[in-house]
Amino acid sequence: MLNRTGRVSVIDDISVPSGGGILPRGLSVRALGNAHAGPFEFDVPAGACLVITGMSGAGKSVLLRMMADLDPHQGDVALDGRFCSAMPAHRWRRQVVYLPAEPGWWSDSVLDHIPDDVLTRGLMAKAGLRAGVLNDPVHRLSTGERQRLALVRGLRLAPRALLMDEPCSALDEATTLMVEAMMREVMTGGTAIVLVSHDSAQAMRMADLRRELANGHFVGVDS
Ligand SMILES: Nc1ncnc2c1ncn2[C@@H]1O[C@H](COP(=O)(O)OP(=O)(O)OP(=O)(O)O)[C@@H](O)[C@H]1O
Repeated sequence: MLNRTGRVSVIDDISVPSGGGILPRGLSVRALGNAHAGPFEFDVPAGACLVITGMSGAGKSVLLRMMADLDPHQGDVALDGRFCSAMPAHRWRRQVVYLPAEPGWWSDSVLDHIPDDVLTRGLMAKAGLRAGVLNDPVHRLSTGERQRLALVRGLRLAPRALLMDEPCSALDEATTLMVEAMMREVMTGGTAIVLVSHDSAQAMRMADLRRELANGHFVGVDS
């Protein structure tokens, strides 16, 4: 099936979880919530992008962190019909990659986080990153360079789902379009994306599905 952007949606390829019911390929969020947000119930088919908007403090990051199994929560999330609760956390986070608004670095050397190889160089070129950033200390990089390096680090894992929190907030328009092209490329390969964005033009360009969050809950109807 082709969606309105001409990409293939794999929504007719379904999985049956052990608990019963039929889940689509991609992400399936079921009764997910905690004290700050939810409960949420929605699907993001493989190869589709759900854009989440909402005011500061609405609960967007909390939702992504619960989906990544980083914040305590009730309910569950499935990827291709397999629930997070039924697999080790490290396996979930390798397939469902969370890119926070402020990426974390555990040392000041970029090469401690990302190897210098063909895959990295190829992704860096697509992201418009100069080769020299690999040898720079993390603290000297610009915010936008750190954001794109975090994307490169995440995409090296070939994730089945990407949870992206304002990935282009520090980028100029031309570089934003490069990052969006990278997102479309992985979507073509079947990766589901949940994108939190304050940029309405980006939301228009990227969204197959859109939801707005306010006070920890979705408002309005799916579009
Ligand atoms: N562990 C926590 N303990 C207490 N309050 C929390 C916790 N986690 C989130 N909150 C609160 O939940 C609310 C939603 O936070 P969240 O970071 O999800 O907002 P957001 O929609 O991503 O905002 P922004 O657009 O500014 O990033 C905030 O008021 C935040 O302080």
